[in-house]
Amino acid sequence: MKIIIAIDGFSSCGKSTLAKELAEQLHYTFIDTGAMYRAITLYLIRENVSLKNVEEINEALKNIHLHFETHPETGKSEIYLNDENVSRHIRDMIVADKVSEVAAIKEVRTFAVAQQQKMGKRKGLVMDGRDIGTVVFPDAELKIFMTADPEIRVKRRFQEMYAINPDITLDEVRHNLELRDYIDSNREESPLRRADDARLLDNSEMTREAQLKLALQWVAEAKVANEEKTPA
Ligand SMILES: Nc1ncnc2c1ncn2[C@@H]1O[C@H](COP(=O)(O)OP(=O)(O)O)[C@@H](O)[C@H]1O
Ligand SMILES: Nc1ccn([C@@H]2O[C@H](COP(=O)(O)OP(=O)(O)O)[C@@H](O)[C@H]2O)c(=O)n1
Repeated sequence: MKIIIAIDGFSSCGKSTLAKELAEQLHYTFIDTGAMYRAITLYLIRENVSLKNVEEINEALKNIHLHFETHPETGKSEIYLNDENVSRHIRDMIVADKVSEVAAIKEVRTFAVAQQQKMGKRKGLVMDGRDIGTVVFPDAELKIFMTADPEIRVKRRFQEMYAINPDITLDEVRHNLELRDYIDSNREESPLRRADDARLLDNSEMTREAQLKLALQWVAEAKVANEEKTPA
């Protein structure tokens, strides 16, 4: 029996890493909803759309088509914005600097959430983001809320970005993470918060292997609980 796994949490704590590994192990589909908000942000930046003008935003959204493809060689899930692979561009600091402002806009969330919910029509899905367990799939069979010590998260993200851009500084990364966590947690529309029934995973001192093992145990428990609720 297949389930929906919702993973939410703060920036750079390892949500996508865990979601990807779970999807691989379980042969589920993995959807990184942060990549969707980043791709929308990239489009709005490129088209010089004013974030204060709702009409302009609505017009822009009509021209945004997003889809994911799995790279045949690396097996990585890549995001396409109007048929352009933007998986690398969306990780640039210029996008990271604006994405939380964009993701706080109601029209943008309605647009993204509708697509995410469509993807969940068939179960067997691991989705990570900020509002998956609270808004997108409030009935998900397993919800995980991830967190880690802020300074550990800064170092993890810094290492990742430094490998691509050696000009980046620890302070820049720290500032971006702090600001995004603040905006994401305090916005009016679907703020980041732990769903009441989400399991808490603090991976500050946990290896990737350990977090995967624990999450797989939770998956097994969630399947049993769900089978008990809906007997054949
Ligand atoms: N348990 C862990 N221990 C150390 N590093 C981790 C762990 N989990 C993930 N990472 C690393 O932390 C960084 C951020 O992970 P990512 O999955 O992109 O986070 P998020 O999706 O929450 O932003 C990546 O470089 C990833 O390899
Ligand atoms: N479900 C989601 C996913 C992301 N987001 C927004 O998109 C931004 C980028 O998400 P991300 O998952 O790529 O961010 P990181 O945790 O990887 O840094 C977040 O800071 C949020 O502002 C959101 O609002 N809702």
